[in-house]
Amino acid sequence: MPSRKFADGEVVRGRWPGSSLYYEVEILSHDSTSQLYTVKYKDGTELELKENDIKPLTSFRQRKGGSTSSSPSRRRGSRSRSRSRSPGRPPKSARRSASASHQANIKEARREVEVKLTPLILKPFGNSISRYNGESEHTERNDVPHKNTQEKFNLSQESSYISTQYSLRPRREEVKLKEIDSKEEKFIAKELAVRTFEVTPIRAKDLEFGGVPGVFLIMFGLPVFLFLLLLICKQKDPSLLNFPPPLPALYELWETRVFGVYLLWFLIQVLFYLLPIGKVVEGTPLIDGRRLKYRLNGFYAFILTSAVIGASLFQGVEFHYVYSHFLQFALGATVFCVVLSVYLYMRSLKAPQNDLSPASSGNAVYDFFIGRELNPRIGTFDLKYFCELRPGLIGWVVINLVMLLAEMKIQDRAIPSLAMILVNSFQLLYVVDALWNEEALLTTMDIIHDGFGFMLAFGDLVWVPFIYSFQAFYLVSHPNEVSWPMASLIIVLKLCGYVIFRGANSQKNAFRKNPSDPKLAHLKTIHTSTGKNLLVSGWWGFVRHPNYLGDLIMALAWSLPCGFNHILPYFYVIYFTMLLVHREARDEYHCKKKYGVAWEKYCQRVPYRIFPYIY
Ligand SMILES: NC(=O)c1ccc[n+]([C@@H]2O[C@H](COP(=O)([O-])OP(=O)(O)OC[C@H]3O[C@@H](n4cnc5c(N)ncnc54)[C@H](OP(=O)(O)O)[C@@H]3O)[C@@H](O)[C@H]2O)c1
Ligand SMILES: CC(C)=CCC[C@@H](C)[C@H]1CC[C@H]2C3=C(CC[C@]12C)[C@@]1(C)CC[C@H](O)C(C)(C)[C@@H]1CC3
Repeated sequence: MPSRKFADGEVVRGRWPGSSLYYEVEILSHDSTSQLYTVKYKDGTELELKENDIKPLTSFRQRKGGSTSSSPSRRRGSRSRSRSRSPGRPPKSARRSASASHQANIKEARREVEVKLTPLILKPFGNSISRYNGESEHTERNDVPHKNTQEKFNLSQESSYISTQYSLRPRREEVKLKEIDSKEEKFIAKELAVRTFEVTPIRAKDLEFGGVPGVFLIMFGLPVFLFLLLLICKQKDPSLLNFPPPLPALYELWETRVFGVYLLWFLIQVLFYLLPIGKVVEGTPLIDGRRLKYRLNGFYAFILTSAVIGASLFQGVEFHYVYSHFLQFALGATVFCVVLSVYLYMRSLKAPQNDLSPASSGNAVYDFFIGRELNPRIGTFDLKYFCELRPGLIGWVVINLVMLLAEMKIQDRAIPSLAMILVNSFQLLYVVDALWNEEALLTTMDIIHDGFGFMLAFGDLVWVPFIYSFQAFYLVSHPNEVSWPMASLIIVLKLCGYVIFRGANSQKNAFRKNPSDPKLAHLKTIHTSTGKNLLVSGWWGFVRHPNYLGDLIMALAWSLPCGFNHILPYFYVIYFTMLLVHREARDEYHCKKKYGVAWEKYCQRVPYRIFPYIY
């Protein structure tokens, strides 16, 4: 009996009949009489292939520089069925301007095998370069705003996957198709050179956060919600069942002096950010292969800020002013964030296509929210990177300190309550950890994928400092005595959460930095065709987002010191669960696109997303 080279279930590359392109397929079976393999393409198409038309995954050359063989945006719409085609060809709609006769020629030549198919494509994913691993056409999205530029350099790189294997189609016809392919590519290359700077909108169904109505609601709802929460919390009985207090008039909330103090705070942080201390590292590669440089001095900024705060306290600066004008500060920060968001949107209109975020859509409202420009910079000053960790995150710790002092003053205490000490120290640890591990921020979704717009500006500058300090704010007017045994339990919970959070993040960061790190040699991985593998044991074999689990456990430990009289201090846990469940879904979607079957395998091996045996 003749031997077979490939086993059932093996994932290989199968040549698409009539083309020189290879796609990822799974071997379903082998017929020993006809010597044909039945293979399944990623869109579900099953075909029979000869052994010569199948190659192991490893036999494909890895391309340097992470550029792509083709962009998914070039594939046809889900209803348009095509024979395999050259990756250089844009979708029909993009070629409407082409001469009718040229189109007719192409259609004419493509009259036979008509199936839906997704070629193996390398696709840049935000800042990071990852190989597009095949997904069915109906999930295709045009979310790479640089599509046209991308397509342009794809044209020259197709050869990486081209083999000289014979075709299943008659030779003469194959030659004809190739001629047409080459003619068409030349034509497209010309067309693309003209279209390079066009904006390519994402299809409406691909917009996240509920699309335009969703982001509209978030942008107006969140600030109102923030003020309501702060007002409710200031009430004697902060029950949610009580009628919410009316929002004060705007003129009562606006204080120019407060805004001045806020600006001063912001400028001090800018100054610390600009100090030439701390090492400079490179971010993940951008769509055009460039890597931006970032100076890691967040921890120094924190030390310097602590020194300034300590000196101010020593000088008798009245920090109670921040507590007594808390709503005014929140409004000042909100106004600043709106102005910043408008500035960010305006400047993004002049930004080159290559600098736009993969999340931007072409819709003004949506882009204002999600951010149009990926890494807006003024010289070397990176606005998003700065805002993500400095004024808001360090501001959160300062606000907590303000609350601790306010508690002592209002409740006439010689020392802060145990509850306040727990909340302050837990959150201090969280912020210091973030600043100490600053480099890890460079691989987060926020830096790689999302632009800098209202969402992150508001999240970083308003939501984090004024909502994340909510437990401390609550304790100022609603004291809760925590017993030592209870405190010990809460500390254990916080430490458990921290160990999971830090362990998971460090494991992944170390693995991404150096996959062959001897310290990680005991971990199992799943191979993906992007060149990056997935951890499938250790923390990442426990659940698919162990870092989120740890973060949520810590969030619970931050709320428990506030007792059980009201649900309000648990708002953070509830909000954070929703944020991370949504974030997990977004990440899952991106990973599926990046890793294809490998991700599906990972999901099979690690079935729970965040909470083991629950979700
Ligand atoms: N306090 C807050 O408000 C807040 C909000 C959000 C997030 N966070 C925290 O911020 C941290 C970062 O979160 P994040 O949302 O940016 O995402 P993350 O979980 O750190 O990163 C997700 C990425 O990790 C990689 N990955 C996923 N599974 C993997 C595996 N098995 N092996 C190796 N790599 C894998 C994938 O990217 P690649 O494969 O491309 O590397 C994936 O896109 C988390 O600890 C989170 O809890 C805090
Ligand atoms: C409410 C709205 C519109 C958005 C909220 C999002 C925003 C608050 C978060 C999005 C990404 C988050 C984040 C951190 C804080 C909260 C966000 C900005 C983070 C800085 C917290 C500390 C961590 O160690 C981290 C990994 C550096 C976090 C990065 C992501």
